[in-house]
Amino acid sequence: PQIRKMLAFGVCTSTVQLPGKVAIVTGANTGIGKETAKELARRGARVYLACRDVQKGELVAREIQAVTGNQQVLVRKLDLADTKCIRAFTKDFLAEEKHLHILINNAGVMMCPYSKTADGFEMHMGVNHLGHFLLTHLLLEKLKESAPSRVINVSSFGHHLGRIHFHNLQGEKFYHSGLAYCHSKLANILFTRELARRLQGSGITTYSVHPGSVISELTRHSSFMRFMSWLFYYFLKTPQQGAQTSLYCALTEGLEVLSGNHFSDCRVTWVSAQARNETVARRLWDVSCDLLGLPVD
Ligand SMILES: NC(=O)c1ccc[n+]([C@@H]2O[C@H](COP(=O)([O-])OP(=O)(O)OC[C@H]3O[C@@H](n4cnc5c(N)ncnc54)[C@H](O)[C@@H]3O)[C@@H](O)[C@H]2O)c1
Repeated sequence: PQIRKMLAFGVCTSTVQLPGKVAIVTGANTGIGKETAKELARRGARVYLACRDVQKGELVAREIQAVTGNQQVLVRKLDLADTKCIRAFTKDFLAEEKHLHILINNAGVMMCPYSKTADGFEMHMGVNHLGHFLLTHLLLEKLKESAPSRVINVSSFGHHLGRIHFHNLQGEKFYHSGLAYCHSKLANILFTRELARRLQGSGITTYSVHPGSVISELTRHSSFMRFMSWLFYYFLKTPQQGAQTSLYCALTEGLEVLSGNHFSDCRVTWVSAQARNETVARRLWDVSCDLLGLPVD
C-alpha cells in the first residue's frame, strides 16, 4: 500500500459539489467506473450506472447508496455491443431526464478473442469506440441543453501502439487481440479531439483519459495480462486511484480551455503522432457515422 501511495501521482482535489447535476457512467458495475460513479454520487449528483448486467449493477447501486447516503443512484441496461440496446437506453434516458451534465464513457473490453458485436463490428472497435460514439451522438442535444457539460472518454497509454487502418477497421484482414485494444483506445482519443473541435462554443467540452495501470477485471480475457498484474500487483493503482483522472476532468473548474486534450495523473499528457493526426480524426468520424447509420456532416 505504501508503494502504491508513492506511485499514485494525481489526485482530484476539486471540492466541486454536484447537487442537481446528472451523470452517466458506462461500465459502472466494476473497477474504475464503479469508483468514478461512487465519487460523483458522494458529491450529490444523480448518477446513472449504465451496465450490461443490470443485476450486478443493482448490487453496486445499493452499495454506493449505502456508502454515500445518496439514493439517486440508478441502474439502466446498456450493452455497448448492441446498437439497438444503446438506442433503447438513450430513448428511455431522454424521456426520463431533463438534463445531462457529465457523460463518462468508461466501459471497455481488452484482448478478447476475435468476436463481433450484434451489428457485426469487431468487439474492441465496436464496444470501446463505436458504442460510445453512438451513445454520445444520441445524447449530444441533451448535453447541449444542459451546458456547461462534459464528456470524458477513458482511453489508455496503450493507444501509442494503436493505428487506424481503415482497410482493416474490423480486423477483417489481420487480427491481434492486444493491438485491437490499442487501436480502439487510439480511436477514443481521435474521437475526443474531433468532438472538441466540432463542439467549440457549444458549452460541451470533452477530454480523454489514461487512468494509469489499475487492478481490475479488464484482464479477464488474457492470462498473460493477469500474470503481469499479479507480478506487478503492488505497483498498480487501486480502482479508486484509477478513477482520479476521470474525476479531475469531470469536476475541475476552468478546464474548458483544455477541451480535446488527453490527461493522465490529473494533468495534460502527450499522445502519439497518430492521435494528433486531424485528417485521420475527421475520416474516422465520417467512417464511424457511416457504419452506425448516422448522417455524415
Ligand atoms: N485497468 C487498467 O489498467 C486500464 C488501463 C488503461 C485504460 N483502462 C480503461 O479503463 C476503463 C475501465 O476499465 P477497468 O480497468 O475498470 O476494467 P473493468 O473490466 O473492471 O471495467 C470495464 C467495465 O466495462 C463493462 N463493459 C464491457 N463490455 C461492455 C459492453 N458491451 N457494454 C457495456 N459495458 C461493458 C464491464 O462490464 C465493466 O463494468 C476501460 O475503458 C479500460 O480500457 C484501464
